[in-house]
Amino acid sequence: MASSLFLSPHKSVRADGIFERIGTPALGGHLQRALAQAFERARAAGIADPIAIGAIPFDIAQPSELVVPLASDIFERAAHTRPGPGTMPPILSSTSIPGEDRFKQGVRQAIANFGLSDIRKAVLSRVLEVELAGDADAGELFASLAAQNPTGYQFRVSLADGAELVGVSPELLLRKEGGRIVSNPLAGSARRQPDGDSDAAAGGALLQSAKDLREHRFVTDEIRRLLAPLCTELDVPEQPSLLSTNAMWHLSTRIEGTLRDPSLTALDLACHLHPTPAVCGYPTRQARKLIDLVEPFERGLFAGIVGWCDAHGNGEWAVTIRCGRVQGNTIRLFAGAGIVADSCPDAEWAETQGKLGTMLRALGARAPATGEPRPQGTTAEAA
Ligand SMILES: C=C(O[C@H]1C=CC=C(C(=O)O)[C@@H]1O)C(=O)O
Repeated sequence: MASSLFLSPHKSVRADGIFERIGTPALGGHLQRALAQAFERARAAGIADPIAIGAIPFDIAQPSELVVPLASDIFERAAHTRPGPGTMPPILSSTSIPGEDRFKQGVRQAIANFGLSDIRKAVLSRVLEVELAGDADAGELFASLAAQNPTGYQFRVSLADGAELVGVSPELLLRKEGGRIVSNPLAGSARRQPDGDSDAAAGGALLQSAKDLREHRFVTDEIRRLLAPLCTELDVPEQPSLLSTNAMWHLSTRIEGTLRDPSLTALDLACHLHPTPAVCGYPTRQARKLIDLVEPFERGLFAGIVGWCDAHGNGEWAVTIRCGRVQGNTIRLFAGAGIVADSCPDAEWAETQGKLGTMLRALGARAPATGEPRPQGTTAEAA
């Protein structure tokens, strides 16, 4: 029986079986209509309180990957019984698309574009295609990730083509419960360090970094601009705070508000915000064009949104980062970095290396300081 999981510090959801798959793209509000009709059919079929769970791609013109499950359970994450993490098959090879030189060239290209256009920030990403010696077990990978990253938003979503999306996102795009909303954007990053003092210093330096504060500000300003007209009150702290994952420090701002119209759904609001400058750039439309020009691959579900919602409009959607698409013996990992005028190509490459560390560690590899993981196999670089 196909199952999906979304674990959160707020409410966690387990879904079993598929009543209906919904592939309607989110563009233009069609998804919300398709979902409302699917909830009706589910109720008519005897599912008392239907939910939808799954992922929506970065490009909302592409098909969504949501399901209305046959059964679902909402529970406290602390009550989740985790199977102990097992061992993953060894890594045979990993290939970065684009490779290091081409990625850095893309960063330079983006910076050159800033001088010729209105674009002030663009998030450039890359794929790491990992080949394992045997088929990957998404359940085992999820268990390792959850054990190594007890905080954040852990997800495992079964996809229409049989692949699974597995990851642990530190970033909340939007939660809605009743008339209250919370968003917790992240932007601006530094790698965690192995010893306590240098780790604290790395976090402290991030909090003072003018380049990272600027990179962060694009995101909070845009979220404020989009949410303020919809809220009777919206609290956006002036200064970001620090949030840590097992691999990274991030600048983080927790935004809370009360909706003017509580009938707006979590999905309406998440689609209204997506893609934020944390995964796309600023201004959104122009940054999107630059990404299409520079990135040599389709993002697919990466940098989209992942989560769940119920038929009352409540729900929680995280940003789909620190994740991989698992199919057979290959896992496609993704990582991006926000580029602004004073970004340094070497540092942005290193940042994507650090972010990939979360998934690589769960796969049993060690992510070295700046190079690709070289655990048991070979590493290739796509041009
Ligand atoms: C795009 C990613 O991270 C985003 C979230 C946190 C910090 C980010 C940054 O500093 O660039 C990115 O905006 C990713 O992890 O692939």
